[in-house]
Amino acid sequence: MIEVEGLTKRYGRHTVVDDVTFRCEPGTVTGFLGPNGAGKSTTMRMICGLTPPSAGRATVAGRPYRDLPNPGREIGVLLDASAQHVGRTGREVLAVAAQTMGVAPGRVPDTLGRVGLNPTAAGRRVRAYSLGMRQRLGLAYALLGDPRGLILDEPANGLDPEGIFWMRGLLRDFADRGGTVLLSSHLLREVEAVADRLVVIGGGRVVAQGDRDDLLSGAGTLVRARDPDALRAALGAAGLDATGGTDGGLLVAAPAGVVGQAAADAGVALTELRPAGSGGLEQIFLALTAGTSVQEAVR
Ligand SMILES: Nc1ncnc2c1ncn2[C@@H]1O[C@H](COP(=O)(O)OP(=O)(O)OP(=O)(O)O)[C@@H](O)[C@H]1O
Repeated sequence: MIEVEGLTKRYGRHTVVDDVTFRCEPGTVTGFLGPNGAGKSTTMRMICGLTPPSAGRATVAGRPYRDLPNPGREIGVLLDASAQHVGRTGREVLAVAAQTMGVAPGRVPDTLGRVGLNPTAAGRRVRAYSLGMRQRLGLAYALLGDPRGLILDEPANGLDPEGIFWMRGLLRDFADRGGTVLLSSHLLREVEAVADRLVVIGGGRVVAQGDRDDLLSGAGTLVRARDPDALRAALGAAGLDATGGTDGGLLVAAPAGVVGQAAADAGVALTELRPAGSGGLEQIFLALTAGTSVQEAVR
């Protein structure tokens, strides 16, 4: 439902999103995970047509976002909860959005209730909202058009633990009814609890992606060669998906024997070959976040 292919963004000589490819399927929650500055927001903005890509493409329901006739009915987007009109009440924000999207005004109170904003809160101006309340309002905005997909950038920011638990339930339920969810976070534990699939990004590049359980159980092999390009080519030729860590090692979703054979067949000398073991993803994520708030990242 959401397809991203070779998406790249350069600002001057700085490549902030580098050849990012992934898909989000109906009925699943995809966690888009990476430390601060990894390129998550830029990728999401490109998917939503807010930032033009330098290369690659992104589609929602088979079309570029900007070509969707009424995007709010197809995909709900929450990119920046602080960008709401602060002079309006929550109810007014949604009423205006309902009009724009051609949604029956009767959906406004229902949607506000769905995100836990009671009539008193809905009657207050957004200026007086906490960040958590703004996130709830942003989520209401995203849900208002009864879309089949959601794109949410760090939606848990500002929510208290109870709010985070509530939001997980809402997103899980949305996906279980056939919806497609892409949500970003810089906290592994936060997305791990709700996502079926993970796409991990660091320094603008996808460093791991796949089913959450596979990634977290480390069902895969860590492999390293003196010539990483030759190793990549060898694995590619054998039809094996490899994602790169920051230190030149590769994580491959196949048993060590298969990986070693692929390298041997191509005459590539390995310097390391071992099962990723438990915590394979955690190790990758720790390597990515090294130097930043490591404790927080895997909390
Ligand atoms: N308009 C811009 N001009 C130049 N550089 C930019 C611009 N927008 C983003 N960047 C840079 O792109 C990189 C990726 O930023 P991005 O906001 O996409 O990361 P992120 O993963 O969403 O991080 P965070 O969790 O902190 O929001 C950062 O180094 C940022 O400084």
